[in-house]
Amino acid sequence: MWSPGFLPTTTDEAAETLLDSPPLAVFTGLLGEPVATEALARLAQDLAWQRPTLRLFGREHPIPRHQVWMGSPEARYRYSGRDFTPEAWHPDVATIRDAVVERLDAAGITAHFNSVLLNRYADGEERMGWHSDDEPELGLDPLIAAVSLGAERPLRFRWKTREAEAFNAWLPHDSLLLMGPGVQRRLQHALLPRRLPGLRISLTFRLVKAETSGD
Ligand SMILES: O=C(O)CCC(=O)C(=O)O
Ligand SMILES: [Fe+2]
Repeated sequence: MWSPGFLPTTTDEAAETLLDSPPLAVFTGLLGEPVATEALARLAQDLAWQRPTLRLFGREHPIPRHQVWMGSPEARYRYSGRDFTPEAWHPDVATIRDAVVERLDAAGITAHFNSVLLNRYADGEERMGWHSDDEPELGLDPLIAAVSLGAERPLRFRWKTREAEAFNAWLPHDSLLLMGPGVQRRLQHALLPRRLPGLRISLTFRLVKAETSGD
């Protein structure tokens, strides 16, 4: 399905490769307009956005953004020691998921997703700290596709071994960031606070393996 050193095919003119190995690439113009802007407005309005708290040194802290888990019923997920059942697919999210699968397919990449974490950042102060998407439910070396709508912000990457410099992946409105096999094992990413205005919603599509999702 994926060969080492794979690049999205050069026939996709709106793809930019950030890393060959592990594969990291940005595709632009995923949905087109007005679909992308309408989806941003509807998702911001319609979804049951939550601000769960994380326990840190014995104190509860609300996360610095809002989020929603969505997906198929079998895609149960553990996150920060808690068990989540995903919300049912919103029609816009299903449309975006299908557009991602189609775009990747056109680049020669077969992908399947049964869940998505949506994050809503009201402005540049809202953020996500350093992490890898390496939960056991995702299996070894998952393929994760992150769609960005709204304000453009950089997703910062750093190597776990510090073998090379940290770098930014700038994610414009209506773009798709492909994090291929090895990205979660070898790098971390963070959406750092920036003095940038504007609402941004990201959708990170994942495949949760049912057989390992229980306790
Ligand atoms: O908002 C982003 O682009 C990052 C989201 C992310 O890292 C995640 O959902 O795991
Ligand atoms: Fe992530």
